[in-house]
Amino acid sequence: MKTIIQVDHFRAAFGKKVILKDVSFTLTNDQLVVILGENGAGKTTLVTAILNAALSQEKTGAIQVQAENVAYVPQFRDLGADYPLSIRSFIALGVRNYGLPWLSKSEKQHVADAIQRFDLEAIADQPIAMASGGQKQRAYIAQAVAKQPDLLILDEPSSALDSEHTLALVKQIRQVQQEQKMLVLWISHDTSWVKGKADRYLWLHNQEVDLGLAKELPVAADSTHREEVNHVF
Ligand SMILES: Nc1ncnc2c1ncn2[C@@H]1O[C@H](COP(=O)(O)OP(=O)(O)OP(=O)(O)O)[C@@H](O)[C@H]1O
Repeated sequence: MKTIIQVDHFRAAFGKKVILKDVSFTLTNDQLVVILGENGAGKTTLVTAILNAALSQEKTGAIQVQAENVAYVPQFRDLGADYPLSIRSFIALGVRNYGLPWLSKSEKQHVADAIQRFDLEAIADQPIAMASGGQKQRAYIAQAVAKQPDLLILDEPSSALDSEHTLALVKQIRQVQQEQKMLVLWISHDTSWVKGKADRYLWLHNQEVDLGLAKELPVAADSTHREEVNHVF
């Protein structure tokens, strides 16, 4: 077990508006962690600070990230209809060793594994621009996973998926997380699967962060009990 993220008295504010006031927690490489919180709670702010810490390699900040390879899948984005790459080439972009115009044998294998893992084989050579919203989302995730990250951050990856496909995605991510011993941070508003399938929750509320076992998710953090979310889904 290896520590990937160590947060020690982190504070985030925009001007006078405090978003997170004194946050500390540690996360290791054997966890699927769901980040929960209402709109504006600070989920994106926290994830952005983690990404910046991972990139800066600064040793004295409130957030320390021990990950050589970080992959981030932002919220659903659409590619223009004229985006030229096939799904396979798009996924290969994630693993390309810059400097070499071709992929090594093992990189090709990582691309092929990701295509298979996320059920994209049948459409792998079609333009990604032609894929459905759910297929595109799986391709974005496959691209990130093919990089073989130590830390994978997913921002609402199931927003274009129905509940059946969400559960399939949870299972696929769970499997890759365990096989490759990575830390997965998954921002989600849908908590229906959290108790059964995640390891931990990070619940942002009242400018604080609660870290706990997913199976002990507090009722107040559980969107299936919140009217506003039931309304949306
Ligand atoms: N650049 C900025 N300048 C000022 N305020 C900001 C900025 N970015 C975010 N905020 C504010 O900080 C708060 C937290 O935003 P953040 O995007 O982190 O929340 P979130 O939990 O990710 O929300 P959502 O679920 O809606 O994506 C919000 O009130 C937002 O308006």
